[in-house]
Amino acid sequence: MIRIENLVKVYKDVRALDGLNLEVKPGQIYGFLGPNGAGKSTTILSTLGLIFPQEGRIQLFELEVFANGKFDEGSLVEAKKRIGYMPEHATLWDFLTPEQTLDVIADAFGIPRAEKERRINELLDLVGLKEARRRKVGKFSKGMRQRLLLAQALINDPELLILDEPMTGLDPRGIAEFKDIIREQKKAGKTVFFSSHILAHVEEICDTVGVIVKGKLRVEDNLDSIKREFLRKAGYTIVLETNVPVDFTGVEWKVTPLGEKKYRIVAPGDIREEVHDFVASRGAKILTMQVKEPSLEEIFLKMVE
Ligand SMILES: Nc1ncnc2c1ncn2[C@@H]1O[C@H](COP(=O)(O)OP(=O)(O)OP(=O)(O)O)[C@@H](O)[C@H]1O
Repeated sequence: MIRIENLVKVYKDVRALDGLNLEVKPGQIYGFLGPNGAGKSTTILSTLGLIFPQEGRIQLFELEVFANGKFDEGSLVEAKKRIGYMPEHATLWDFLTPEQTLDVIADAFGIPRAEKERRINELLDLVGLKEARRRKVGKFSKGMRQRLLLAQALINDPELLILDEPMTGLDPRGIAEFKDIIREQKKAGKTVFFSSHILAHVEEICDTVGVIVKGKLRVEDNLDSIKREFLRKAGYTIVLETNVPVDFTGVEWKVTPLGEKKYRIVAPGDIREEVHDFVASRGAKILTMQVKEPSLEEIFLKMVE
């Protein structure tokens, strides 16, 4: 649905995108994660033709929208008819109601009257604003605003949803509700690409997570695989009982004698195999073994360091 190759965007003296590669496949919920200033908004704005990158390729659906330093306007217009976009800093008309807001947006898309009414009802129901449909948006909470913005993005029944930091500023309940709506979109066959700088936003709902750091994609995988990869680097603490001295030579291993015949070994990686070999060949015994798994938060922090 989205394929980005070697994208480069330089703003005056900032290289915001430094050869970015990324792929979003049909039906995926893709979480685009990265710290503030990593280049997430720049990626999204480039994808939609709202800013001009200098190098690389962007493909949306089967259409090549950017190549050789320029956008193909015809392809871009075609692609955007099939996309729903929720910007990071969107404004709403405070003096309108949700119903009126969606009516204006539907007209901008040229949706016929009969279909428009059905669509607006459906969307207000989906985002949980049915009760508030005739209340002025000016009095809405952040969560209600975000939901209306999402309804706006869905007005043209898009195949692909691109959401820039949609959960920022929501409380835990708002986040859970927002995630449910996104899951519904997946069930309806849509593809969702959304950015966030907060790990908890992508947990539980994303098939794939891409982590961008300083304009480059650091990893693109599912969270389980990312976690497994880092688990190999989990900390191990093993206590052995042995008649012969422990003579491991691993540079990062710390071996401490614990009184008679007992040794504690602490290592930053998986040393089970070496310890088992030692136990088998020297007739030693493992008394305890502890694994300190890094949390996803720690993994994320390590990646963006
Ligand atoms: N219009 C601009 N002019 C100059 N520099 C810019 C402009 N827009 C973004 N930048 C810089 O480009 C880099 C990437 O910014 P971008 O907004 O894409 O990051 P982000 O990951 O979306 O961050 P955030 O989560 O804070 O929105 C940052 O260093 C930012 O300061």
